[in-house]
Amino acid sequence: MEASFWHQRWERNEIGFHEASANALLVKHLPSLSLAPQSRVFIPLCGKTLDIHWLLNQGLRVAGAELSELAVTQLFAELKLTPEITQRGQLRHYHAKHIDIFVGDIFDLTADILGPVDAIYDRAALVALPAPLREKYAAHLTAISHAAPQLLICYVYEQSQLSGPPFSVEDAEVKQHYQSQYTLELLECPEVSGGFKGRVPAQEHVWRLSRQTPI
Ligand SMILES: C[S@@+](CC[C@H](N)C(=O)[O-])C[C@H]1O[C@@H](n2cnc3c(N)ncnc32)[C@H](O)[C@@H]1O
Repeated sequence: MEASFWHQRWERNEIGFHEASANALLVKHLPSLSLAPQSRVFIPLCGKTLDIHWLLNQGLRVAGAELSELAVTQLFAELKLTPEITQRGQLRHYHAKHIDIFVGDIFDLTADILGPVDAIYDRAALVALPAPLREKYAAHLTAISHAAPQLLICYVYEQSQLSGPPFSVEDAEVKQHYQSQYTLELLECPEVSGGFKGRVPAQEHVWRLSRQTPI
């Protein structure tokens, strides 16, 4: 997907991926990461998700990466926060108490600029990327977060029935991207109610990725 694809989606407000409340699977499964209060959760490709509001309300800190400055402007307005904005390399850093959003291409985000993170929450991020980019994304995410534990939500459906995004990311592919760095557990696979476009059956696959314990 070219950057222009996503910029156009935000400019036209074609943001069907944006949910009207915090994601139910996040709310259900975040406790399984056993995060301490004030832990910092990184949300790659964050849009203006209400999951950010929910995480802040849990007493957690949030870092995010998002291509669209329009999305990030809307996010801060909806949070009723006034950000300090600075340039960090290729990225613009929006900062307010307990929140840092890096605006630009996630591949320009470095571990140094991101800072330490305690966990990653990936919803509609890995699945937003076409296959050739997903391997690069997974390796980059692992590198800049130093393999922070991760809650990952994928869609699985018959890819020949629909063109993404969101793309179908099968279990074997998740293992291929992450099993060298993480212990993977598939927590649950609920059906997407009504399927995609009302006709293509789909499931969400919820993964917990934990740091591998040394043998
Ligand atoms: C499907 S949306 C998901 C947004 C959010 N995770 C949610 O659940 O609402 C994918 C988002 O990734 C952003 N995006 C796409 N490619 C990106 C990139 N290379 N770097 C940073 N953000 C990107 C898009 O602008 C879009 O807001």
